[in-house]
Amino acid sequence: MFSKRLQSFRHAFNGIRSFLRSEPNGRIHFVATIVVIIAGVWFRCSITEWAMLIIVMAMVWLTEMLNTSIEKIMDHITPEQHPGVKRIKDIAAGAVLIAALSAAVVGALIFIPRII
Ligand SMILES: Nc1ncnc2c1ncn2[C@@H]1O[C@H](COP(=O)(O)OP(=O)(O)OP(=O)(O)O)[C@@H](O)[C@H]1O
Repeated sequence: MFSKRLQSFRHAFNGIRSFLRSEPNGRIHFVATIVVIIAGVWFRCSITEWAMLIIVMAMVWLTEMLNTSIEKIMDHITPEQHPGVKRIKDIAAGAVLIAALSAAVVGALIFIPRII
């Protein structure tokens, strides 16, 4: 039972490692996350601000990883061009955009007043 759980964690960590290694967006998110953490420490963000930053950063990671999974599924089952595939991929990309815009707004609300 416990070794089965451990195995599931191993699969999940392998998934994160694979995302970071093979997806350019993964590396961009990694660098952006490090920059936000440094800025948060530098500007002494409050607990509430940290909570908001963590939530929006997690939203970006989650949507990007799920978007990548959806792209891989679609490429696997339908390698040729198809309007249905276009719609599915565009909707998944839209989810990433919503998360990224939310993160940009929260980051601006927290950091811009401190910078100016
Ligand atoms: N099989 C397909 N049929 C029709 N349109 C497609 C197909 N594959 C991709 N597209 C179109 O190209 C866009 C980009 O898809 P692609 O799979 O290349 O993602 P990507 O460029 O790797 O995106 P990301 O930057 O999010 O990783 C899709 O949003 C869709 O509009």
